[in-house]
Amino acid sequence: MSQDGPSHNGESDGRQEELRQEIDRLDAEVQRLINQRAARVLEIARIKESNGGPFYRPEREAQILARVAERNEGPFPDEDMVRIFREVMSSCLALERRLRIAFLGPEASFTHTAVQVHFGHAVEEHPVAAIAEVFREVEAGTADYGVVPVENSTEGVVNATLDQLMRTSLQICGEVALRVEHHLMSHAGSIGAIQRLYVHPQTRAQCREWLHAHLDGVEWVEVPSNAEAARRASQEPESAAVAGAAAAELYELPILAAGIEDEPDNTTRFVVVGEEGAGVSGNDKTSIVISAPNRPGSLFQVLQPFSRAGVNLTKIVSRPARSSLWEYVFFLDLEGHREEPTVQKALEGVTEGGAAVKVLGSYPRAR
Ligand SMILES: O=C(O)C(=O)C[C@]1(C(=O)O)C=C[C@@H](O)C=C1
Repeated sequence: MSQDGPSHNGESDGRQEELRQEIDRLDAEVQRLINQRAARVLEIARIKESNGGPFYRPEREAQILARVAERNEGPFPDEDMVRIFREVMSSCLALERRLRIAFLGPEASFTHTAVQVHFGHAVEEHPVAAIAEVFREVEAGTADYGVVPVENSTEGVVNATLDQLMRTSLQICGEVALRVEHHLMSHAGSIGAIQRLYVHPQTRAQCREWLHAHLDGVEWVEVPSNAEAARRASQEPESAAVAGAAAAELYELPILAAGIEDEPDNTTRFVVVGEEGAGVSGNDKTSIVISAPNRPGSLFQVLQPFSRAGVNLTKIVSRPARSSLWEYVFFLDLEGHREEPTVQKALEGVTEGGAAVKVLGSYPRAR
């Protein structure tokens, strides 16, 4: 029997009506409170306007979302509650100023999803075709912030992003960690009917085993993005694409096989870059790049100050320095904020040892 349909049980009908009236009252109350919140945010905006301060405050947003999850008692799930507050803050910030976010497109790329997870939906989304272009847009002031991928748990670092970070004066002010799920999508109706597969080379590498086991005999065509793979497959019923759920939705492609990545927790990390860094949130990371003299014991000397200061390193990656052949630079991520004394002490130790340090930014840890 339909929930709204007639019922022969008068008692439960009465209770249902009572509950709905209560829900209506609660909804009105929630709505009133959201507007009260927005009015406070508008007052903050006036203060910021007179101080010329940045409108977007990543450290404050991170603290608010952490508290939302911490105090949540259910039955509403933590993750969903965080998502709702994420959107409330996104719309509140848009009342102050609507941010323009440049990101590695096209629409429905994983970076696009990272933008929405980090900033919510009340921003102006600006997809561009290359990582270097994201940095250029923010440097030129035609976008307020930029979002780019920096590493994947299966495929390693994204060199184009590291090269830009080495060069730019922009600061990393946030990070997003996204579980990347790849799906096989097509109008073909069944895997056996697929004749052509559109796939991005990195995606192909992340789904290598599954693709070889199931689609070895078909024609494989490399494309520059997952979204482009989906767009092409949507126009050819005998073709398929490997892409994420956002691309399947955008191009209305049925998913024939879900979660076909080889690593069960395939994750991509993205960074948010802007003119200004983030303040201390209390749960931060700092990214730096170090260029050390090319001599024995150099890396040891670079790392020792972190251990002495009790600063935990979460990542170290080496890259050839572009300035000279066989010279290397090291990208490090560490726990803590650049304004915290332990981190400052460690960084001083590194420079005293003769290495050059560039702080790429301190920012709240991804949720
Ligand atoms: O606290 C502020 O500075 C605000 O502008 C308010 C608010 C919010 O909605 O809570 C909005 C945007 C900022 O990025 C951080 C927080």
